[in-house]
Amino acid sequence: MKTILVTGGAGYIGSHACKALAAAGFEPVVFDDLSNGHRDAVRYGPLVTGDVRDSAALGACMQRHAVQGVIHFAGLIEVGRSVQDPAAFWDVNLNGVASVLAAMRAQGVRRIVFSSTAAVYGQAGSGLLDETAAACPVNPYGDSKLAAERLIAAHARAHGVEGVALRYFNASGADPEGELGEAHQPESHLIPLALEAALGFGPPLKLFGLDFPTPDGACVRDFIHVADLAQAHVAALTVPTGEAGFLAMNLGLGRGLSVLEIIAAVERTTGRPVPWEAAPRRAGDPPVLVADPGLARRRLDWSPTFTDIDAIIGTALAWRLAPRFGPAAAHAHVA
Ligand SMILES: NC(=O)c1ccc[n+]([C@@H]2O[C@H](COP(=O)([O-])OP(=O)(O)OC[C@H]3O[C@@H](n4cnc5c(N)ncnc54)[C@H](O)[C@@H]3O)[C@@H](O)[C@H]2O)c1
Ligand SMILES: O=c1ccn([C@@H]2O[C@H](COP(=O)(O)OP(=O)(O)O[C@H]3O[C@H](CO)[C@@H](O)[C@H](O)[C@H]3O)[C@@H](O)[C@H]2O)c(=O)[nH]1
Repeated sequence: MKTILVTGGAGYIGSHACKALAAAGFEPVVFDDLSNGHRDAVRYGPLVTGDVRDSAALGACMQRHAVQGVIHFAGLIEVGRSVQDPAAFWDVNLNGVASVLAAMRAQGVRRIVFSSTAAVYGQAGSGLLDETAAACPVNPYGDSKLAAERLIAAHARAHGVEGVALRYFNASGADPEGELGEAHQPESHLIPLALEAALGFGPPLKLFGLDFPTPDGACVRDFIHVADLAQAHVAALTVPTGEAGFLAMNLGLGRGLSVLEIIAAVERTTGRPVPWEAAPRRAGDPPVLVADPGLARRRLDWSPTFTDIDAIIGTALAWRLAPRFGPAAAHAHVA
């Protein structure tokens, strides 16, 4: 069995990746400071608590568990918050990667799969974005992720690291078997907040901007199921990285849905209206981000199994209504 260090493995996407790794015969060792993760989401291997900026602790963990590869999820994730507090994002997202790379070098670990993002593209255009599109982030979150990608690519050239950057578009849904799901604290993401509003557990959804240059005026995103993202990470551990030693690939469905279309899908899925109110644009939001996922499909032999937004939201709804959320959730009646 190959042991893989999964930084941020107590978080939303990382925990789903650990499940996929375990199913594929790997042992995932989670390294997480639990700042935004959950101890009970670490179910498929050991948990080591620590900060990814602590390279010595990472190195000791790699040595103790005979780690053979790294998947680096740990980081700060909210686009809006990055505009308010850019230094924190540069610190955790860039210094975190530098620390992981230093520990890998010290321990002779070659492969790193990195959580990158559609936010590296910024306002590259309104068509499908492939990896040749200009990387011009429009928020500090995207800046920090692009810089981290470049540092990995430089390590590949200088030190023979093999780096794979997976540029996720919008992660969504929950484990179809109901073991894991999205539980950010506080939650800032569209689908969980729209579900909260529809179920009467949260306030009306604030819709950030109806004056974008899109067909209905709302932002357009590409929502990809978290279990499909997880599966791509397993393939990325062994994909050839070529002469450059570095490969960046989009993970999305290749279909854009506007915030208003997501609200309509949540209404269909729950059978309830989503109370919402118009709010000003959120700083740092590009109008349209939709993937051309062709490269990942070819190189990773990967294809998403969830292609229907109602089915994706259905898994998030099932997770939200599970008894772990308390009696209100268990007794909520949905269509
Ligand atoms: N959610 C999305 O739609 C999305 C899209 C594109 C990229 N990403 C990237 O994917 C990764 C995972 O995102 P997520 O949605 O699962 O987020 P998450 O917040 O659920 O998971 C991140 C995990 O990292 C941990 N962490 C944060 N700072 C740390 C530190 N300094 N040391 C150790 N652990 C630390 C947190 O405790 C958490 O468990 C992030 O790097 C994010 O930028 C997410
Ligand atoms: O209460 C809300 C929350 C979100 N939105 C809008 O919904 C869209 C999606 O927002 P959100 O769910 O917060 O995701 P993003 O800001 O697109 O960012 C996610 O997706 C990016 C990739 O596209 C990742 O890099 C980030 O880590 C991840 O948080 C945006 O237009 C938001 O303005 C609202 O209108 N109201």
